Amino acid sequence: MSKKPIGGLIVLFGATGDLSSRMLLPALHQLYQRGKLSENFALVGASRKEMTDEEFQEFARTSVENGTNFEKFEEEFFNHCRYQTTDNIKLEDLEKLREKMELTAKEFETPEEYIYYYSIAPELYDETTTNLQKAHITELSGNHRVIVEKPFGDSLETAEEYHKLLLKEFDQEDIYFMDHFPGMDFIQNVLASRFFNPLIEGIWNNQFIENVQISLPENLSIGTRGSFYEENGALYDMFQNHLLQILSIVAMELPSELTANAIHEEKLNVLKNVPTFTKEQVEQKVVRGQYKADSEGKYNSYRGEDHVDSDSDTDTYIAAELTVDAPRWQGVPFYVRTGKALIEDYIAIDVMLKSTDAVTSDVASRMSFMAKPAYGISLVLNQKMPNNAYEPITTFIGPDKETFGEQYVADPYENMIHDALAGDRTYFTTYTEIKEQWRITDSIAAAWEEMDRPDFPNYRANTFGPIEAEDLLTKNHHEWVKRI
Ligand SMILES: NC(=O)C1=CN([C@@H]2O[C@H](COP(=O)(O)OP(=O)(O)OC[C@H]3O[C@@H](n4cnc5c(N)ncnc54)[C@H](OP(=O)(O)O)[C@@H]3O)[C@@H](O)[C@H]2O)C=CC1
Ligand SMILES: O=C1O[C@H](COP(=O)(O)O)[C@@H](O)[C@H](O)[C@H]1O
Repeated sequence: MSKKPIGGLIVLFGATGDLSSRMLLPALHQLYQRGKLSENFALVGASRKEMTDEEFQEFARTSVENGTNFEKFEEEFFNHCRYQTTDNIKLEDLEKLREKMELTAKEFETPEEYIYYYSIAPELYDETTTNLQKAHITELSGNHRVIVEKPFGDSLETAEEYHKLLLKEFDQEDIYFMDHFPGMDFIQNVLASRFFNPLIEGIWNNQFIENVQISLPENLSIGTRGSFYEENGALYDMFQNHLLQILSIVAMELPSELTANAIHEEKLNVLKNVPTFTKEQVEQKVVRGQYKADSEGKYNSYRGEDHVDSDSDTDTYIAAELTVDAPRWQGVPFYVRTGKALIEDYIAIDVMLKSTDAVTSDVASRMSFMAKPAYGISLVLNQKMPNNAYEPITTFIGPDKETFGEQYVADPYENMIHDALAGDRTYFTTYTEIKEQWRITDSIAAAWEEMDRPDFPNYRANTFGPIEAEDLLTKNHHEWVKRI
């Protein structure tokens, strides 16, 4: 979808926080620099920290410089940034915020499109929303949309509570549930490639596919996010949202048209067809892990990180085998995995193709969709070794550097923020999807509650993760793709 220059006023709650500084401000700067935000765009940052507009602009400059895709500053962007010191629980602060918004909107002649980006802890949603209403901010003439981050709640029950709170002030269609992974081009490429190539759509089923692997291994450790991570672990931070969203896109039936409603409907069908786990299934099909220090002194142990309990049971790794109860996927396991402080660092969907008895190659054919380290599709195919009998030689094709080498691949937050301003919900998660994601996730969490205390830490940092994650596949005669 081409992204036209667009205007509007974004109020960034939590402007001084980690997400804002690492992701959101750099993404907004890139959008402006690439001409995707018009001169009628403005940003008002809001947090408790005392700052002037100029100090916030300096903060934004540092964030942009350290962010993804940075090459050079677009100074004009910073002129469109304003700041209002705001404690969201104080009504008088929100009243001052309203004045700032009105002044800013007037100065930049922004269209009547307001986005409230809640880059704040969910515990603040209630008072923030109530005070937006009490300060008459949401009464300003125009469209008012709110973006909320993942994980939305920490169970189906809390998600329902937060959802009800938001619905007091925002219409359902004005609540944008952010999960930045569907905003990544490589995932949208799965859908597009099936549409563009009957060959790919032709093999997208259990007749040709042996298993699917969705892998998001990360080198990064927990760093400064100890307190957030202690509450969430890999299950809530990555599985509940990113991994299940990717699964829903990979496994969906191809909709008749690529519209938001049609895509959402098919994604929801997939999630509904992922069974709730029983405790026995969790024992057999879900592996959790926590890292310990590596031998080179590059990584601390998780339990030794700041704001982490020295006896913590929090999972920093999860791998699971899921199934999708649909005729297309009968007998096809979907393996998902993610973890911190691992030796690998990439984002990939590996579609492992079936082999025939005649094939003697040890390497299975596969089609991979990647975002990191390179963008594009790659193929592993077995060909005939020249001058030889029918002996296979394994060849690796792609990703296509000629096509994509110079291509700018936007950060997903760029795509998603632009879409929200444009009122395009296609790649945002719907609340019905979130509910299914919690149903699946809650069943794992409930089983973990009942199971014996995990034997943590159970993997060394800078390795592939817990050995049990290997066993998860070998019992089915499969193995994880390894890229190093
Ligand atoms: N960080 C990340 O990579 C990701 C984060 N998220 C989600 O994004 C949200 C924000 O996360 P993150 O940026 O990491 O959190 P941080 O703790 O880094 O930032 C929280 C922000 O909220 C502000 N804040 C706290 N209390 C108040 C208050 N009473 N009134 C107004 N502002 C307040 C803080 O600023 P101040 O102290 O100045 O008020 C700060 O700007 C969370 O929901 C998280 O789950 C989702 C995906 C990734
Ligand atoms: O939402 C999150 O995602 C990041 C991984 O996303 P990426 O775009 O940086 O690859 C993860 O590191 C973080 O823990 C999680 O909160």
